Amino acid sequence: MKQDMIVILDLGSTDNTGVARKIRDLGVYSEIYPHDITVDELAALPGVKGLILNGGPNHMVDGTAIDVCPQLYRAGYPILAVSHPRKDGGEALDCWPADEASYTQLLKTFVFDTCGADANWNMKNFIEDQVELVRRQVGDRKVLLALSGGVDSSVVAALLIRAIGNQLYCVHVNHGLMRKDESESVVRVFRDQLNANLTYVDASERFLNALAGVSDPEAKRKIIGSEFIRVFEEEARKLEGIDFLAQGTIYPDIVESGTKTAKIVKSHHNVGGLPDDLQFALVEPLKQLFKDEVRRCGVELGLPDEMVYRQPFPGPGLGVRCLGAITRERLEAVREADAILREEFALAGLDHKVWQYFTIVPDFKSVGVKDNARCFEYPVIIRAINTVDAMTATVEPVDWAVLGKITDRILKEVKNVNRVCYDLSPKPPATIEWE
Ligand SMILES: Nc1ncnc2c1ncn2[C@@H]1O[C@H](COP(=O)(O)OP(=O)(O)OP(=O)(O)O)[C@@H](O)[C@H]1O
Repeated sequence: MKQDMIVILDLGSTDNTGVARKIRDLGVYSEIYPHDITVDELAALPGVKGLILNGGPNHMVDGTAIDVCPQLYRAGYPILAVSHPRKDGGEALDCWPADEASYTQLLKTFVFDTCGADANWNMKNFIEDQVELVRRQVGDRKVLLALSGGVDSSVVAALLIRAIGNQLYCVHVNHGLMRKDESESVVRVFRDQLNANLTYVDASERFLNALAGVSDPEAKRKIIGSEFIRVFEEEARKLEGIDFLAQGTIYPDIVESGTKTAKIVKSHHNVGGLPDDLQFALVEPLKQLFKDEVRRCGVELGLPDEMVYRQPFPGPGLGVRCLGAITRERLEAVREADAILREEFALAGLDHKVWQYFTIVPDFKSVGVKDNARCFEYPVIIRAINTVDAMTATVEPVDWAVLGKITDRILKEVKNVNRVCYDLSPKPPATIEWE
């Protein structure tokens, strides 16, 4: 369908994505582009109704103040300039209004009255469009997807199942470091409910053997990463005639590694490093969406809430929460304790309030007493934090009674554990994960 768009040009603002999200919340699509986009490039973008020149502290590049190309001022688009003096002498605002209501009103007036944009950006239309685009791109060929059960790959899977059904081949690798019931739920949702072509690979033994005796955190991560690629590659080779690889790339992945004044926040790390003869064309149907939009898309596609709203989970899984050299005994303890923590947080209504919460089992024991006898067992550490951007984090002040109940259950139900601790350290100086 025809979709109107407001283009934000990055002239050094630190919050281009904030403006884009706000415009999308008004129901109008918005994207961010580098300041030096040419008139021809702009004309090639579909449905552009207006431009925002979004200035700010990063407006100096190599000692020179940046500006848009002069022809852009005469290209006929309505322009809103903020914190950026217009070189055509037009009016510019010094800054965005500080209060929320005036900020929203300013955007509304520009987007709807000045630009005449229609509010046609919503998940129903997005899904319809993507289904059509994917069908056009893929035709009757086959697409491969590494399906972790995380939000992004799950939503990609659901969207592609709707678009191309059994031409999608999903591979889920259980590396033995999943949370309790996680791999089972991937099978339940995708194979049983959505009838997906799903290859489930139980590679637990293989991963645990490769990790045996390895205590250095970086070495552990490397082994998990490279073993994953090896397993995925083996499965990909068994499937004949695949032409495309689907990926859960989302908009922040593109913006963060893209514009000219923004610092690169992280390099994108979706499945990479596949051998040359296994290079596929990419299908990336979510690359326009912010994370909250990905979740809304998942809900619209009928995925269960636990999958769509699940908290962030590190790629190497429980492997980095079972500290030092992983043993089956401690891995089991961290998995069971984590399941109890999640259950109790949900009961206490903390699951939608706290950004991330999990357990850690270190590789040392302490003395305790059980059944009137001395025992020498592991502690479980609970961590519950809040953050906006994962760069800094604060600790959730969990109610004492809730912590008491969780402690009680862990001590009763989890084997080889005789102590429970709560981690009170913010980031910095601590990091969110322990290794
Ligand atoms: N156990 C797994 N089985 C299959 N694919 C996996 C697995 N773990 C990771 N992947 C693939 O690698 C991608 C990147 O994994 P990463 O752990 O960085 O998650 P992510 O970027 O948060 O994405 P997601 O939300 O889909 O997990 C995933 O999107 C998925 O395609």
